[in-house]
Amino acid sequence: MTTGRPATRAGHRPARGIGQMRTCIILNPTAGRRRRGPLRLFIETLQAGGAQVRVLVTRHAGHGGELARQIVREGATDCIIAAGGDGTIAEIAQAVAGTSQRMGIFPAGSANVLALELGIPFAPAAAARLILSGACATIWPGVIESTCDGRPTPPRLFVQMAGIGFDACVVHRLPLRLKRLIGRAGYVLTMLGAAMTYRFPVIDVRIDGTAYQARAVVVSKGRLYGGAYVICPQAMHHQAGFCAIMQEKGGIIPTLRMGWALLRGRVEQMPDVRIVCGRDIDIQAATAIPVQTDGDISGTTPVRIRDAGRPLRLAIDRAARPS
Ligand SMILES: Nc1ncnc2c1ncn2[C@@H]1O[C@H](COP(=O)(O)OP(=O)(O)OP(=O)(O)O)[C@@H](O)[C@H]1O
Repeated sequence: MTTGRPATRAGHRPARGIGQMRTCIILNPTAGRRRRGPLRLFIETLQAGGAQVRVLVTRHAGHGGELARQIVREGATDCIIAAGGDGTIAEIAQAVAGTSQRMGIFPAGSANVLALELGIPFAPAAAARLILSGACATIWPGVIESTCDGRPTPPRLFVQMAGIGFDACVVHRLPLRLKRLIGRAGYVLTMLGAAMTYRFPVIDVRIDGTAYQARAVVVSKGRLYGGAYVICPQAMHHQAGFCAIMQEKGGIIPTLRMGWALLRGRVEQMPDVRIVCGRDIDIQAATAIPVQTDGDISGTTPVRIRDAGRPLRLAIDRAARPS
């Protein structure tokens, strides 16, 4: 494996057979449970299928995007594969969306919601075979502009969802070490702590010109949230637009009720939840409310969410059944 530079282990590109698929894996070594066995099997299956495989390992947050930009510029790779979770996928997608570059996913994060949503196999050999098959479909990511220390942040692409309010507060407070140590249980522990102090301020939401108020908002491209849990009835990956899931009551009890409904796939039936689909979403509040996108810290309100206008060519089988 190499870190950083787009080169092979020997520092130069191997000879390429006629028709050989050139793949480049960008690996986030900190994602998920960091098991290397599945990745090895994934690589071996790609190679057995005749693909050339380069592996680049990220060194810091944001590095995946830098590497992907460099590979796209070189134009010598048929498929850039994100090996990590939704955060890594979003970083790489930011560099790849709007180009003709095909992108693949090797689900290696903690939650892997996008992979669950799009029916991307978790079994390494099956994930490799999907990439080898040449399958490709277009998805339409969203873009968010938020605020950091009172200043607007650069537009950031997201592939699955943006959370504004309590869930983002948990993401902001979750110590990275705890997440790496105990995975999803880290979210639960941090959530219990945050529930004691978070005040659930009123959030003003404007969707395609219509105003709403909520105490927590998830702006979603997909049906799933946090794993294989259904948060809204409609997925919008293959078209522009989003569903905004607005929790209208704040406090610990309504939030626990929401969590319970999520576990049972009943969010849509909650009396204090409103789901509205739209394309242009603006969110603000009297105080700066935390924001997360695809499970990573993403500044605070005010935020502006739009279609990125840059489609992403992803190695997915549209006939595959999502979870
Ligand atoms: N080498 C690195 N060191 C530290 N952070 C990194 C490194 N490479 C990538 N990152 C950051 O780690 C963040 C989290 O990674 P990612 O989302 O892929 O994994 P995860 O959180 O385990 O999975 P999921 O989002 O599916 O729960 C990414 O947004 C990325 O910015």
